[in-house]
Amino acid sequence: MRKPVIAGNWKMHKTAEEAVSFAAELKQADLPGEVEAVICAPFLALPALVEELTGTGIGVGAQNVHFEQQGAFTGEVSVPMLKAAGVTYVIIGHSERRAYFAETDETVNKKVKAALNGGLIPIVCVGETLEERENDQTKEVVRKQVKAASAGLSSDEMKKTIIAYEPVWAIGTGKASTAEDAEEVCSFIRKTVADQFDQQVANEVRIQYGGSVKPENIDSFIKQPNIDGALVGGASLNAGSFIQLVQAAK
Ligand SMILES: O=C[C@H](O)COP(=O)(O)O
Repeated sequence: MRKPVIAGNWKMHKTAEEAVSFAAELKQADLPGEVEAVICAPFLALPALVEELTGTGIGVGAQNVHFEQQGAFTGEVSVPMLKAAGVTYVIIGHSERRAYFAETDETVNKKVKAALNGGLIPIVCVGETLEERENDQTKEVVRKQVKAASAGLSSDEMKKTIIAYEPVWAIGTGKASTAEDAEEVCSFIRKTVADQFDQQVANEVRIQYGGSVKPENIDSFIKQPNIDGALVGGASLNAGSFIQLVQAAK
């Protein structure tokens, strides 16, 4: 049985002080233990969030990481630094990083390996653009991204990895995928993992849907057999809405 994961991706939103207020609201909420709840915050808010959320069962994640441990990489943050700050998860290969910061399948793979080696849980984002969807290339694009991201991982490492299927056209647009279309792609991702590893690994790996998920539509995604939660941007910025999403995922 796969445990659903609801991860909030705050993107470039919230100061440390704002994160602390958000955490205070989360701590008051009755969150179901059957759901893994994670907040992926900007680097500067991570220490405060870790301090607030340690012991609550709510995880804290970063939104990016460098694949080297240390060195002359101005502006970057490494896996050991995140671990030392008490961070547990890291989003890797979000489409915004692929589009605006030259993230490639190769750097995504290096980052996934570095994260797993250093004890972080990677949330690896894959998904097609609108043009690729219209050209009927969704499965080809997603298969290539999944295979590249997971190249060289052991079965145990793959089982720990979370895949987030995020069609680029659904991100921040208010136009979510239909649950049926998202299920079809998530099921295809699971098959891709089975082909690359084996069926047991594929059965255990968790696959989220992301793209305009809100309290109003989360149910339709959660009830799909191959969707194990959601990666949520806009609707994770409000504590009340994030709490509703976590409660709906049980
Ligand atoms: O990482 C989250 C996704 O980019 C989805 O963002 P959104 O929920 O604002 O569409």
